[in-house]
Amino acid sequence: MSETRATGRRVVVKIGTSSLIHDSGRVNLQTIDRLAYALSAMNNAGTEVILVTSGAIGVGLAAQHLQTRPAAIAEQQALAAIGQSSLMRLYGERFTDYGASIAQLLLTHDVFDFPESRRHVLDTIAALLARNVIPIINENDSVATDELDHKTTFGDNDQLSALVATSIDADMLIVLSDIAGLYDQNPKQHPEAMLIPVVAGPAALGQAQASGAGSRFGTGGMVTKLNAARTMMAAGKQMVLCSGADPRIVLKVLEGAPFGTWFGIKEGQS
Ligand SMILES: Nc1ncnc2c1ncn2[C@@H]1O[C@H](COP(=O)(O)OP(=O)(O)O)[C@@H](O)[C@H]1O
Ligand SMILES: N[C@@H](CCC(=O)OP(=O)(O)O)C(=O)O
Repeated sequence: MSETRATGRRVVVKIGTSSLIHDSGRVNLQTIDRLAYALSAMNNAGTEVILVTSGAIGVGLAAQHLQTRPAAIAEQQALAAIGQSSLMRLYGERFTDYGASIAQLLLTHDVFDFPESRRHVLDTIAALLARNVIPIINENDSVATDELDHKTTFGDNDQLSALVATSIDADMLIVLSDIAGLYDQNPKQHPEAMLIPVVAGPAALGQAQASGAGSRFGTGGMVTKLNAARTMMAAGKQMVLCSGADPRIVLKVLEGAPFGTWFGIKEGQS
């Protein structure tokens, strides 16, 4: 794996809720539009692209005019069911504007635990890519509760995107977040925090995590992104974490522009 941010031929892009929903709770239509444009452009240019999207609960909250996420799991699952279909309708409209075809896959993590179901999902993704259709994946929130009840951070779209990326042998995972990359401490709490442009190898990742202690790092947010980075590096793959404020950034990342934080194994590194 080269230190340079190599252009991938098969790329997974993950976008988080915080990029898709305004602070006011309303849907960020510009972000969805630009995401659809960027992924359609990538697809037209011959890159196979898979989108892992969060936002079902966020869009569900907006649709129901709710300001806060209800505590009850069943309520959250209901909102996810409401929001997921609205989210796909928004994606459907925008991707159609750019001439791209999309398909929805809602996955639970156990799909990857059982060889047969794993094979079926991977075959489905391969068949979609062969048809030049962009798979759009989210966790099946109305079935899976491990993310929703926060008992474990395994059931998270960051980790799901890394599982998908490694399973389909993607060249790169691009994680779009509400933050410009990994910092030495949480910039929302420490304005003086410094961006870490390169995390070369699992050892460097360990140091980065340690420096994040005491921030939201330990309870979600960045910790799931670092878990995703660890999964990618263990598979010899690269991940870029960058701002999702303007998802057209993915086009620049694929050109090798040094945005955000690059996670990977440098040449000569074991
Ligand atoms: N060391 C860190 N560097 C960057 N962000 C951090 C760090 N520690 C905690 N965070 C928090 O993680 C957040 C990103 O996670 P999250 O809100 O879950 O995003 P998303 O919805 O994009 O998945 C940032 O907005 C920031 O508040
Ligand atoms: N599956 C959930 C989001 C889960 C999740 O990982 O959210 P995020 O940390 O915003 O990427 C949803 O669509 O609302």
